[in-house]
Amino acid sequence: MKITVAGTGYVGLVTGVSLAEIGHQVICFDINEQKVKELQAGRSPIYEPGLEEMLCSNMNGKRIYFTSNAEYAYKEADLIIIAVGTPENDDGSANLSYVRLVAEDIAKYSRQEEIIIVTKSTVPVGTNEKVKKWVDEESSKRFKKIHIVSNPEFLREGSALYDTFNGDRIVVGTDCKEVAMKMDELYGPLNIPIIHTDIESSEMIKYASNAFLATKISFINEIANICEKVGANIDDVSRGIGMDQRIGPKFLQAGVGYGGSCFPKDTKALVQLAGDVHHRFHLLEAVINVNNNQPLLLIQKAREIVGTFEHKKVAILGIAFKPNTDDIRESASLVLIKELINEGAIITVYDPIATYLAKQVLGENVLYSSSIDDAINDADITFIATEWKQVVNYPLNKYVSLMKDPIIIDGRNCYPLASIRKENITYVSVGRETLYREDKIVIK
Ligand SMILES: NC(=O)C1=CN([C@@H]2O[C@H](COP(=O)(O)OP(=O)(O)OC[C@H]3O[C@@H](n4cnc5c(N)ncnc54)[C@H](O)[C@@H]3O)[C@@H](O)[C@H]2O)C=CC1
Ligand SMILES: O=C(O)[C@H]1O[C@H](OP(=O)(O)OP(=O)(O)OC[C@H]2O[C@@H](n3ccc(=O)[nH]c3=O)[C@H](O)[C@@H]2O)[C@H](O)[C@@H](O)[C@@H]1O
Repeated sequence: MKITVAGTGYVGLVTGVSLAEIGHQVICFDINEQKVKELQAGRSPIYEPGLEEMLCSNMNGKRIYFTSNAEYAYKEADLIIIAVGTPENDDGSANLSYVRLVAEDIAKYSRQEEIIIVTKSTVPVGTNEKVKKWVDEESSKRFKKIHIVSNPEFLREGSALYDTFNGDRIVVGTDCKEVAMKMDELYGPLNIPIIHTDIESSEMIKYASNAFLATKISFINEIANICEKVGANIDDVSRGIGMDQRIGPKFLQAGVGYGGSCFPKDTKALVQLAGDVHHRFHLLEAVINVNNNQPLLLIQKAREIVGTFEHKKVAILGIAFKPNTDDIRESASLVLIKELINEGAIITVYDPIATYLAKQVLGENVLYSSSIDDAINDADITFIATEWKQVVNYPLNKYVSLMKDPIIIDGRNCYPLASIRKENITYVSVGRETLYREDKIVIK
């Protein structure tokens, strides 16, 4: 099988490299020439543990090639995997313009009579049929057969390779038995259960999965918000409910809210998709609202302690939307920073790997620091937005010795309350008791 992957973002690159790793011959195509040049030189444009090593070993084994030449990419491909971005439109719906461009390129450059087009990008129900129509129309109905397959991706950033080789399931939605068998062949060496569905159900599985996970997070955040008011501890509550196997322990970590390139956009796209068929998705709307409000609640709690942020020195630990990635898209940290800047704070940010991307977004509105020591030095308040191991393992007594006033607003519950109690720190977290310094000094 001659395989071409369109798009070398997270999903395209990890898909291409993993297919090469299990023995397939893969061409990866991207319209971004700079990215392709980096990849041709064996450098991964995304930070993902183990990816660059696997990339290089498969390049050396000549199982994977990178190109920005569409004709070369599509001319002889039997199976084309679409892995381009589907960002959100202003109204929250999914923008399919990149997917459409791939369809146009396939129509223009493929010399095959029969092709299989597999969509890995997260797309609304009905998109695969649209792709088929676009290719058919743009090629003046030249193909004898255009097969379409919905094959959503479930990898997480930061553990994308692990997830690809250890996934819970692979979802394949197609209306053709032979094509389903070809997909089984494609993924067989991964030894992961494959579930076959119709195309629409497969498309829906992706949105429903992300919406359910986002719901779990907003649910536990709401429980945490109530815990604070009734004197319960969210760590114990999460553990207690997570031990029920019907609920499960994962995605019950309360905090500053979910971010990233997918949950925010996919929840909005599903609300929009439901609206298109005249169904108001009240539950998911509430999930989104709770998430939008979560960083603001932290700011409010900090405001109650410091009075005003005007001219206060604020350290922000973590910009990435979660640890082990340099992705800052829709990060809760950016929401905190924007709000604090509006309120006149002087901000210094620290992130072990995302600083270079943060500079592109935040420019000179904040100061940058390459160590936690520097970031919190002489600060009035520290906000923790990402639970990097550097932050989790940071000695608490350093906040006391370095900060002007040791006030920590921890949006990720990094430290056990018992450890904080041993230090003279004012500590606000999510869903847990607020601890005050012995002298209870409140800066006004
Ligand atoms: N990032 C993630 O963790 C996951 C993403 N997804 C979904 O997968 C899709 C891709 O996501 P990412 O990889 O994060 O996107 P990305 O935005 O990081 O990368 C997309 C790539 O596609 C390229 N591209 C755009 N138009 C193209 C075209 N016509 N032909 C070839 N290349 C083109 C861009 O230059 C870019 O390199 C999205 O629909 C996303 O929702 C699904 C699961 C996980
Ligand atoms: O469609 C996608 O792009 C992907 O979206 C998520 O993956 P990802 O965005 O990489 O990251 P997650 O680990 O799911 O975390 C998302 C956000 O939720 C937050 N989160 C997660 C878990 C939790 O208990 N609490 C919590 O606040 C994280 O801090 C992060 O901001 C899904 O987990 C993947 O299965 C999916 O493929």
